[in-house]
Amino acid sequence: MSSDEAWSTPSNDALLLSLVSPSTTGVKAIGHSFHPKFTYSIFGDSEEIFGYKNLEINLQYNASDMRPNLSVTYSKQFPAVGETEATDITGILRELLPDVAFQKKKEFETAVSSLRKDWTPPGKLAKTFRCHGNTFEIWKGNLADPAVKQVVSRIQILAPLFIEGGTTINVDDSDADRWTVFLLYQKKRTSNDADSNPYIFAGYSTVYRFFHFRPLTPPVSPSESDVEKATLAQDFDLSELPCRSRISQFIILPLFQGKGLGLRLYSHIFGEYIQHPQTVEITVEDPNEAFDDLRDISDLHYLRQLPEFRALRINTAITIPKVGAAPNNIVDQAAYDAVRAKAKMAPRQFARVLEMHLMSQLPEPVRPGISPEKQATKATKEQEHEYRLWRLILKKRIYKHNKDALGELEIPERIAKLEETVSSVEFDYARLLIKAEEQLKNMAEDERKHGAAVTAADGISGSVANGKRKATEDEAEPASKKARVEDE
Ligand SMILES: CC(=O)SCCNC(=O)CCNC(=O)[C@H](O)C(C)(C)COP(=O)(O)OP(=O)(O)OC[C@H]1O[C@@H](n2cnc3c(N)ncnc32)[C@H](O)[C@@H]1OP(=O)(O)O
Repeated sequence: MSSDEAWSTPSNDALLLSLVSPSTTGVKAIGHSFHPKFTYSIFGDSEEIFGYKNLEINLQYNASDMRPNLSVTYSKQFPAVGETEATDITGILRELLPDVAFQKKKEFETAVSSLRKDWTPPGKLAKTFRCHGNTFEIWKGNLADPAVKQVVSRIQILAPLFIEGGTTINVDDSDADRWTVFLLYQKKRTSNDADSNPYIFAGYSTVYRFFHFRPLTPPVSPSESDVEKATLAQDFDLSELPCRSRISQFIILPLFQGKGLGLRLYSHIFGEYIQHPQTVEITVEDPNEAFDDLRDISDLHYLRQLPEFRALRINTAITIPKVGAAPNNIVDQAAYDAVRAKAKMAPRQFARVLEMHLMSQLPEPVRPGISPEKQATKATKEQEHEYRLWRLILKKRIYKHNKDALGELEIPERIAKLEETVSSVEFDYARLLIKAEEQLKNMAEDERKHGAAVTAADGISGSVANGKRKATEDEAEPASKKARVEDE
């Protein structure tokens, strides 16, 4: 072990987060504490902290108002030698935590125990639902609201700690009002613990409103930013302009993961923007694999509620030419565009979910699955034809998406690469379709065991009775993703 190593501690191990609530002796932990996934953006690429022995960095949060408290303990600190000195942990974390996090432990405990029992999260209650027998609430607010800003400045260190590439928002920006914040809380039954506040923070998401650029007629079109500047210079209420709403940060705390809460939060947010008249498109900023899955499944559940989506079919009357371009209109393009516009989905996301759905509708002998074994029943010619048409839709989109990269390959190599990618997307769809079914079963089981799944404050109901979620056409019950095969 080098002398540097003896003084180094992996920063992901050193940092420990926990939720606490008041107790007679100060504070007590709620559930288990948890380590961050990433600290490279805070402590450097090697995720090591130099200069301490037996280092512990405890970041405690009051579970309701998320007041943070940082404590750094160690048995020995490296004595500075020239420019080599122990990492300034507090100095580094001051960049990401509000001043209140650096108060003395006693002050923190006093503040936690004196928080009003009737304290409620900032913003407005948007939805109440039950999950695994517990009650959860989603609160919605705008970053321009000082109470929302306070919570965001306390919690947003979670973005770099749990999202790869996650960054914080400048809460003091002049465009703060473009951010909408969704806060997810578990609400305990107050009768069990009459002395403490019933809210326990479980996760959050931020959504940014972009001006929706509509290109002017060429050839004199100004740039997008010029159009935006010119538009905003006029006396408009920005919140009334058409926009793209982009989910930026999305986190469920480790204590609450794997219970379907991410799916429900995403689903609620999606439903809100489906009903938001100014939102033209709902997008997601750099989703990761886990979020991609959640989004794909959720979007699939949502779209399958729409009769016009279910009506989108493969036109099996189309013949496939031996040479030349693949046929257009394998799925009716006008109907396709209309459903996509209604669902406010970005083109690629909508295409993926439709492909997934159409794959699930293929006759069993030709329907791809996750097992490499051939189907027991031999496919008819018609069934083979339908499968080839489905594969063409997928192939065409993937080819278009990767035209430049594929264009660099020789033709036989290009064909092989395309086939390989299509097959791996098929596999991914089969995996997601199974997961989507499992999630419906989980939710139905939860509802059967614990009673009504959802009581909506916002009109988005979520009954999953009989394994099928009921939804009006304006409702959403979706799920999400990461780097996709065809994006390589
Ligand atoms: C835009 C962005 O911000 S991208 C970054 C996304 N955020 C992060 O990666 C931060 C860290 N991670 C997280 O916050 C969370 O893990 C998320 C947001 C990715 C997922 O949230 P969760 O609440 O855990 O999702 P959810 O519970 O709906 O699904 C997760 C798993 O639980 C399973 N599950 C869902 N409901 C149930 C249930 N009732 N019973 C049992 N299992 C369930 C799902 O099938 C899924 O399984 P998988 O792990 O095999 O994929």
